[in-house]
Amino acid sequence: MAAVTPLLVTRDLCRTFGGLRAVDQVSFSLPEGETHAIIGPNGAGKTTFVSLICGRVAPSSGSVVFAGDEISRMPAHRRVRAGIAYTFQITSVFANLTAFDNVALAVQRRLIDDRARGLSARALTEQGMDALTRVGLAEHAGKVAGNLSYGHQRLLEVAMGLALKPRLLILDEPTQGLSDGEIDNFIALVRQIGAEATVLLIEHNMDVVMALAERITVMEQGRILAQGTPDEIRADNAVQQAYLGG
Ligand SMILES: Nc1ncnc2c1ncn2[C@@H]1O[C@H](COP(=O)(O)OP(=O)(O)OP(=O)(O)O)[C@@H](O)[C@H]1O
Repeated sequence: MAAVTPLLVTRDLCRTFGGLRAVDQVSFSLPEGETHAIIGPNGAGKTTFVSLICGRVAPSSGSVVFAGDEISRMPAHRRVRAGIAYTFQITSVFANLTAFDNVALAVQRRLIDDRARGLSARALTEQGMDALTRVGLAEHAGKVAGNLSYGHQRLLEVAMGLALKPRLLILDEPTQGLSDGEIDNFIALVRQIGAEATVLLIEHNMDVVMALAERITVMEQGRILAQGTPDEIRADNAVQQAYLGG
């Protein structure tokens, strides 16, 4: 049987800031369809690592290969077009636009790229509302995004990511600021997304990690400390000591 090509591969990926090695020789492989969590203490390099994947930060050395293509030097907007969508710790919604207009912009971005399908107002409305419904924000469609709660703004960002219909969705601490009830809904949502897309999730809430991740990577000081299934990570002594508090 032919080996399946991973959707994403990084080889010896490095990023330094001054003398600090934020990401240090990280070689990582993500099979298509997997929901994968990255955990690790504050400052471990998790955000920098996913920023290198989506093109917000340029590598000092090493490579990123997505769907078989070398993308290390590709600008971020072209990576979005290639199928990488992401939401980050700092919300990037347009505060003065309504929730609907925010997702409509994301849909538009994709449909403009997809020239064969053209852009119809109906498609825009349907797909925008579909993304809002999936994250549970349909009833807030007409509200100005800046007036939504912080947690709802995070969900709106996820809706914007979904509207891009990505192959790889990167979520950086998506449950920060969500209530317990919203976290439960979020877990259900990511399960649904995970049926269609590959998901890379940075998350501090271990209940969320254990509920969602098929595999986990633990980072510490810019490096991969351990990798495995949730059970393997729970049982790993080095991880216990470094991160899970013994
Ligand atoms: N633009 C930057 N300039 C200088 N140093 C940076 C920059 N971005 C990140 N760093 C440093 O790189 C290291 C890794 O940061 P990073 O944000 O990737 O960690 P993290 O694991 O995502 O942490 P957290 O869980 O707190 O978000 C930290 O020491 C951070 O201060």
